[in-house]
Amino acid sequence: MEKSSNIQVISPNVKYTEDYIYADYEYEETLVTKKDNELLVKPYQTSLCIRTARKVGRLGIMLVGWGGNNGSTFTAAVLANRHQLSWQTKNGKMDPNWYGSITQASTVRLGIDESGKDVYVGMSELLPMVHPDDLVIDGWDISPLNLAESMVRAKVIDYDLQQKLKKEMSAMKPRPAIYDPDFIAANQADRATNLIRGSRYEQYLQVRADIKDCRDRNKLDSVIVLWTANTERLCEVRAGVHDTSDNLERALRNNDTEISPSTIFAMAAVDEGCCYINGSPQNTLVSGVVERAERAGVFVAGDDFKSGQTKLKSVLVDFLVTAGLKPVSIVSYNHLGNNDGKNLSAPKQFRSKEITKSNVVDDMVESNNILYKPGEKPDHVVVIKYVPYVGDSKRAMDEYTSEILLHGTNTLAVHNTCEDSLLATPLILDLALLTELFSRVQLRRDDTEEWQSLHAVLSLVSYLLKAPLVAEGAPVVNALGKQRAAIENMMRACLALRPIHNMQLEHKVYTLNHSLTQSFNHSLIQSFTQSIIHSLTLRFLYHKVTNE
Ligand SMILES: NC(=O)c1ccc[n+]([C@@H]2O[C@H](COP(=O)([O-])OP(=O)(O)OC[C@H]3O[C@@H](n4cnc5c(N)ncnc54)[C@H](O)[C@@H]3O)[C@@H](O)[C@H]2O)c1
Ligand SMILES: O=P([O-])([O-])O[C@@H]1[C@@H](O)[C@H](O)[C@@H](O)[C@H](O)[C@@H]1O
Repeated sequence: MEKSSNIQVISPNVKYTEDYIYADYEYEETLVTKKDNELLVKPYQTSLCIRTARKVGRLGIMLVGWGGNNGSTFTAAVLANRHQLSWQTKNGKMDPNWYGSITQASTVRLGIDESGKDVYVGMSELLPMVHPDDLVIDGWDISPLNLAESMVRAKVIDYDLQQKLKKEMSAMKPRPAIYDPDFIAANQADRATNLIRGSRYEQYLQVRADIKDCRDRNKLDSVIVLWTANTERLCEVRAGVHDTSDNLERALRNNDTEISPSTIFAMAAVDEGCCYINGSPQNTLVSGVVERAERAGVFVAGDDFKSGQTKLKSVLVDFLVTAGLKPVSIVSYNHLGNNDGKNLSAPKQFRSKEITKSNVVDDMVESNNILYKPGEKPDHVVVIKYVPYVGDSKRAMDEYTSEILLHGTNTLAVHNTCEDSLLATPLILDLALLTELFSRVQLRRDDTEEWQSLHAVLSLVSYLLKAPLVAEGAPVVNALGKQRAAIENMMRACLALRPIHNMQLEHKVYTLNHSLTQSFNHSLIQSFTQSIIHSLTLRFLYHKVTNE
């Protein structure tokens, strides 16, 4: 049962057929060129036709690291919502929700009503999307624990809800996975007993067989493979190994030790026609994988879920810089006690995370050459400490110091207790649902061209990721507001609706306001007249009946 959209766009630029929504869309941009000390600004438009397939297929999500905190919490959340399970806590009875998911719990502005008031609808109502209740979940883990045991180990889900989920989740068992102790912390070795043996190529073949098995057994139309396993060390990208699809395959067949487990999973997913999403910070998606995805016509996306401390950073720094205040020192410290934190306590794995947590301010800093000279950046330090006692309840402490007027300073100190897996789980859902949606979108400039999909690197889902992978040569955007606007406006474009501009001239220009009021008054009088007629009719009928 997909989330039905009861929105009908009445426009000459939109056509609904049984299979597609067709939208004629004018994509507008402005070309700026420098001439001497002048900037020449030239607006231009590209006419596009966008079509969105209306049939939402049966989607499977295969999680690498299914038995982890995120994987078990995601599974619990899907089941709790599907079965509408309620549970008792010390604060009383709780009902399931999808808070933290932009597709399920956020709204988008559709337009204005007759009175000029904004009208908002759920993001998932804009276009046909997979319903979370219909998701088929499967996956792999190096740990043999079933999903109920994994949920207990994670210590994230409330006890009473665990009891209600235990039976169904105990029947879910992660498939054996690919383990290479050279890529994750040594402290993970004790859980690595559920393994695919053999060479890297044999492991790749087994993962492909697993995907095929999952797709056939569940009669799926599509499968998305999503990595939520432990953070790996960065792989040393080598020419002749990671740089092209063919070199990567050759290296895989030669059992090259610099091919990481995550890259093997990515290759297997892409070769099975599946999109692959990297929820961790390591450089899985080397150019050889991207080329392979381009050839296969599937999406890859990554890196590293943007769930808490970094998500806030991509808002705060955007606010400061766009307010003309100059962040000069950013210190992000956090400690956590879950297995992710345990793995990150190893230097090489921490380095992967340090990079993705540090680069998130670059685009905002580079956007303002009044505040920053070329190459100038704020001091930026990231610290992560492992403190077992706090478990999944990560404690983030941030200090943002900015230079303000006449070289004064402003310091923001933030304490942010992020229930890590409860913040990451909705992102897993949104990554899957938005990737599936955008796989049904095609564009062309006119009917002389073939329909084409979006670029294989799905940077539209950057909002959900700390270090967004982008098409070669494309700019990286980390500012959260811009990332969200990209998703909203792309979905609007699929309905031939212009981007949101927030100008509200209806309330700022008399003539516009007046005409709006006029049309509102007209409809008010119309509905008032109708109600008078309606009540007179009822009165007549009542009178007639009582006198017979
Ligand atoms: N808020 C968040 O939780 C958050 C935010 C951003 C990124 N992440 C990243 O998401 C990942 C998962 O986080 P978590 O809290 O669920 O960690 P976790 O340690 O609880 O779960 C990871 C799971 O992956 C398994 N695993 C490790 N290597 C594997 C392999 N090669 N194949 C299959 N399974 C493997 C482990 O056994 C474990 O069950 C981490 O890389 C983390 O950095 C988490
Ligand atoms: O998204 P965010 O809260 O900035 O980043 C988090 C880190 O602060 C945390 O230490 C790590 O364990 C999580 O995997 C996640 O990456």
